[in-house]
Amino acid sequence: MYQHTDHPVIAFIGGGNMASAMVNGLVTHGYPPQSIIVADPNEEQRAMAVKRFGVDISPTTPEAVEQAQVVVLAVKPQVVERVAAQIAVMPSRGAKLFVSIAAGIRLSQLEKVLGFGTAIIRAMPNTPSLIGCGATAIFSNACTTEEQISMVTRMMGSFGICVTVSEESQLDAVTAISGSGPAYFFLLMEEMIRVGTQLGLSEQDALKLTLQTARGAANMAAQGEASPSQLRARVTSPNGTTQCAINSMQEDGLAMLIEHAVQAAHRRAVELGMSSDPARR
Ligand SMILES: NC(=O)C1=CN([C@@H]2O[C@H](COP(=O)(O)OP(=O)(O)OC[C@H]3O[C@@H](n4cnc5c(N)ncnc54)[C@H](OP(=O)(O)O)[C@@H]3O)[C@@H](O)[C@H]2O)C=CC1
Ligand SMILES: O=C(O)[C@@H]1CCC=N1
Repeated sequence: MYQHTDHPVIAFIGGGNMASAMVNGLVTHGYPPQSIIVADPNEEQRAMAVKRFGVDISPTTPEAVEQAQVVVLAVKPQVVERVAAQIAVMPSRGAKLFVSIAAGIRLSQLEKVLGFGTAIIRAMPNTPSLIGCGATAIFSNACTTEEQISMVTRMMGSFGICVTVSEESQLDAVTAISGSGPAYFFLLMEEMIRVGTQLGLSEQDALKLTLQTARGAANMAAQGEASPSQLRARVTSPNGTTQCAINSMQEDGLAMLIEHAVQAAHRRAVELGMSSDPARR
């Protein structure tokens, strides 16, 4: 739950997948929808924000920013500097706190556009925020006050966990682990369902059994009574079925596969922060 009586007006610039997850997380966990504005050029996205969350909407960025104390930049990394430039010319922008969730885009790049002296927090959330199971990491610039950091920590913490990393570069690792991470687990589920049906299960049963297994494994690991590796050992009977599967995964190079995948995401986060990235030109 969002534990505070103070509800600053938050403008989400960009009302896509991640903003929707955060807005739903906030509203479900006690943030008043009337203190949230979503600005998106896409009429469908705006209509959905009203229908699903009951929040205010705005077709234009300046209109939304004008009314807000906190501005969440929730557009693609490729357009975030353009959006920031639109805000930079607004006389009222100095008093506001900016939160950027754009993967890879550095504080220095945002400061250059919004103005040195602007309070900016970079946050890397993930989509399970939608159901109160989000994992967010933040890092703030020197102009941000302790009060602003604790307010954003409370907001992000209302729909999951929120940690503060000690160096900005760690946000690229966070992006590769928890920002992109839900997709890795979804892919694993997709493959287990596919093979389950190949082995003769109905698609419905394969889906149900896979999802409940994922939930059970995640919940057991989250309890923290034993490490993931200890929990795995408890499933793995000597010379049994699990051992055969684990051996097969190890022989096929699962560890390397994961390492390469996470490193690829990390590399892409670093690239997104480079102005030479072709997608940003
Ligand atoms: N999705 C995820 O799991 C996560 C995403 N992020 C970050 O969140 C940001 C948004 O990602 P995501 O939600 O997936 O992307 P989406 O494409 O779903 O959402 C972005 C939204 O912004 C809109 N938009 C484009 N230009 C503007 C503009 N000038 N002003 C206002 N809105 C605009 C887009 O409209 P249109 O489609 O019409 O262009 C779209 O609706 C990215 O920077 C990403 O790195 C961070 C963590 C996790
Ligand atoms: O795929 C992406 O670039 C974004 C950032 C983390 C999750 N989604």
